[in-house]
Amino acid sequence: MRVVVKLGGSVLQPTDSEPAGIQEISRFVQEGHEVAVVHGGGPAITNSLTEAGVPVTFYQGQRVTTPDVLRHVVRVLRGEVNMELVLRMNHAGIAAVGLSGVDGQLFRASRMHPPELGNVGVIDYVATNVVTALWRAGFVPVIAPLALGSDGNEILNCNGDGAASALARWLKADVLVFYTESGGLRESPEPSAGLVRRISELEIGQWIAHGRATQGMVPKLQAAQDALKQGVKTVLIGSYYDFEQGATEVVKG
Ligand SMILES: Nc1ncnc2c1ncn2[C@@H]1O[C@H](COP(=O)(O)OP(=O)(O)O)[C@@H](O)[C@H]1O
Ligand SMILES: CC(=O)N[C@@H](CCC(=O)OP(=O)(O)O)C(=O)O
Repeated sequence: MRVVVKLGGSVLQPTDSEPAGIQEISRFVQEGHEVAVVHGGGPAITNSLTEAGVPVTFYQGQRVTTPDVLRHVVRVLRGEVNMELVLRMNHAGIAAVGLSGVDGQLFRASRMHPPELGNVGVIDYVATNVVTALWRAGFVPVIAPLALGSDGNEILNCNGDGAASALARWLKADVLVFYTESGGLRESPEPSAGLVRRISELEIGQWIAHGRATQGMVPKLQAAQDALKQGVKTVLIGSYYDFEQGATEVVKG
């Protein structure tokens, strides 16, 4: 089975025990599945920008990425989050290799609209041979969501959920799992709202329009919808810390 895992932005928070997300990746690998990981890092990027006094702006869940912001994004995602995650995964016995979508030209992207978003990419090509070569050599790729722009000479910042979805689609993955701090889709953005066990991809537009899913949940649901539309069979949104509590399954039709 081919499994693409997205690890949410809170992956670097210190925990007493191995987070459920890492344990699940270990289990997938031990069971002989082909596993690729895409990570986020939004909160760490925001901290870095705030410390430097650079304004933080989002538009529909996407970070407005000026050249100044991009420098922080690249350093934090590739140099800090990716490195730390690879360290943790190797410590947990997973043969993880870190890269970004720029390495081997894994992700090719065009600039997302509107132009005010700056260096934000929407992935339109995935060089799957980069991932399959690592799989053949026994490694688990751990990928920072940066892409090469269509002119081949600029780096674009991509939302991690969208990058995981593009990877799953191009790899024809069987399963796409988003592990997130929010623990899944809740009935409303309120932290106390109950977990939704199942949502149809056809309901997603209405959920977003009615404000039942906001902020980072918007690109996540859109990424889930795109994956289902393009052949990924199973899409789950679960808790990075506690998988026992159950997950949200996003289903077709
Ligand atoms: N209906 C909802 N259910 C769960 N989370 C929601 C919902 N609507 C908005 N959110 C927000 O979405 C965020 C999760 O998305 P995101 O920040 O991208 O997570 P991650 O980085 O863990 O992938 C949470 O911070 C939560 O406040
Ligand atoms: C364009 C865009 O918004 N890129 C994201 C990339 C990181 C990410 O997606 O992190 P999470 O998974 O933690 O949200 C950002 O700059 O925050």
